[in-house]
Amino acid sequence: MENNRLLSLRSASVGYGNRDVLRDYSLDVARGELLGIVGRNGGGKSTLVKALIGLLPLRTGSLTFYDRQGQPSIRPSIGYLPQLNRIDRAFPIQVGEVIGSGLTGYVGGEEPSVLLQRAATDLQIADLLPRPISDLSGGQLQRVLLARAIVSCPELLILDEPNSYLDESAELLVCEAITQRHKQGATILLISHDRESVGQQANRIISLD
Ligand SMILES: Nc1ncnc2c1ncn2[C@@H]1O[C@H](COP(=O)(O)OP(=O)(O)OP(=O)(O)O)[C@@H](O)[C@H]1O
Repeated sequence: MENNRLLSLRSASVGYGNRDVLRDYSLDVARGELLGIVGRNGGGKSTLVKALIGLLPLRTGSLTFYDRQGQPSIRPSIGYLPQLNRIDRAFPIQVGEVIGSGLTGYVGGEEPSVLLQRAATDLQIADLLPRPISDLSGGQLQRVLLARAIVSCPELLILDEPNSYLDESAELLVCEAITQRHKQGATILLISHDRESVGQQANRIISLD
C-alpha cells in the first residue's frame, strides 16, 4: 500500500456538536481499490465520507492525498453520490443540469456534452434529460445522481448507498457502471449497510459499527 496510496486518514476525530462519531480513526485507501464500507445504521459511514470529501472538518488527526509517485498532493477529482434522502426533490432543476453540475471544474480533454450524453446513456436516463427532477421516481433520481457522480470520470468515486430505490434491472445497470469505472482506473468507495451486496464487488471491506 505505501507506494500505491491514494489517501491516508490518520488518528482522525470527526463529529457533530460536542459528540465525536469517529474517534482516533485511521484508514488507508490504495489507488485503484474498490473498498466496501459497511456497518449498521448510524455507524458513521456517511460521516467518514463527509470527512474524506471535506464537508466535515477533522477535529484532530490528518487527511493526506498522494499522487502517482507517492508524494503528498492536492485532492484528486472526486465524484460523490450522496444518500437520496438528503436531496431536495422540490428544487427547480432539470435532469441535464443536475448531471452537468458534475462537470463543474472539469479540465480533461473530452467534450462536456459528449461526457454528459455517455453517462446518461450508460444509466439509461438519456430520455429524462429535459425533465425536472420533481417528476422523477426514486430509482430514476438515484440514477441521475449516479450519472452526476461519474460524468467527469473522477479519480475517486464515493458512492453512498448506490442501490437505494433501485429495482433489480437498475441495480444491474448501476453495478455495471461502477465496474466499468473501476476497470478504467477509478478508486471507488462503496458505502452500504448491506454487506452481501458490497461483498460481490469490493476488493476489501471495512466495517463501522
Ligand atoms: N448533521 C448531523 N448532526 C448531528 N448528528 C448527526 C448528523 N449526521 C449524522 N449524525 C449522527 O452521527 C451518527 C452517524 O451517522 P451517519 O449518518 O454517519 O451514519 P451511517 O453509518 O451513514 O448511517 P446510515 O446507514 O443510517 O446512513 C448518528 O448517530 C447520527 O445521528
